[in-house]
Amino acid sequence: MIEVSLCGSVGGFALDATFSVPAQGVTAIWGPSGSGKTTLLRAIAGLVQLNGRVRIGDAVWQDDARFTPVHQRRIGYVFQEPSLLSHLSVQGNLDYARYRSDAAVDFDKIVAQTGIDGLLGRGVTKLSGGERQRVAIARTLLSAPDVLLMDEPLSSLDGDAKAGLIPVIAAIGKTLPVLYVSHDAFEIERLADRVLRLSKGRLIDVPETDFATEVEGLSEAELKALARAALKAGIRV
Ligand SMILES: Nc1ncnc2c1ncn2[C@@H]1O[C@H](COP(=O)(O)OP(=O)(O)OP(=O)(O)O)[C@@H](O)[C@H]1O
Repeated sequence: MIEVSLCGSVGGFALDATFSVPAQGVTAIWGPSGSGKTTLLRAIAGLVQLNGRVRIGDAVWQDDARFTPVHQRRIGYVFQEPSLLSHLSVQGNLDYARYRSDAAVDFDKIVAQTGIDGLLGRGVTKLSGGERQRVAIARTLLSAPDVLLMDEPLSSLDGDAKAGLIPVIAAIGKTLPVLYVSHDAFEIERLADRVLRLSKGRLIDVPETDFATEVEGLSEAELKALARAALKAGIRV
């Protein structure tokens, strides 16, 4: 299981989030802008220190007695904008990540899984946004993380690139737990095995029948997509 119970304030923003989900599949963290999605991921990573407990499978990263620093947490972190080393090729970027890690990983399998076999010799400045994000995902998988934290990884990509990456992320979720931050209802419907809904720094649980009245500013299609994602997971968002 992944167990998170975090409470505290970051720059005046109060976060209070407790959840427990299986350590497998894609867990979406959904909420409007400013609801605290990134802050929650950063706190799970240990990039900001809040009070509470974080357990990923057998590894307790944080509780009342300990706080494991970020560099000792086996985390993969994928951001909206991948930051690759621009003077290196794709292979060079992956080698750099590989040699810095002590993890025993199957390089060829990760390259195939992320669909970058044909890109290894290319300079990263010559890649499309979707290709760059694939390389960023491959790079983070090379560190053999216990959990993959993804913060709006598709939001700067066009439709085709998004559509190409969704099955890649879904497949990763079959072997590695993924915490997936997004405000895009359609992405979540395609990807999520379960959905956590964040509002003003708190996880909220409202009946699915209240969904349409609870969330303002979303189109009917977005609301329906989220409701379907919630129903698919058998939980309420
Ligand atoms: N270091 C900080 N200092 C001051 N305020 C912060 C800091 N980090 C986050 N905040 C504030 O906390 C709130 C939550 O921010 P956060 O980025 O977690 O939200 P979000 O749901 O990820 O938003 P978005 O979807 O727009 O990325 C915002 O009001 C933000 O301004």
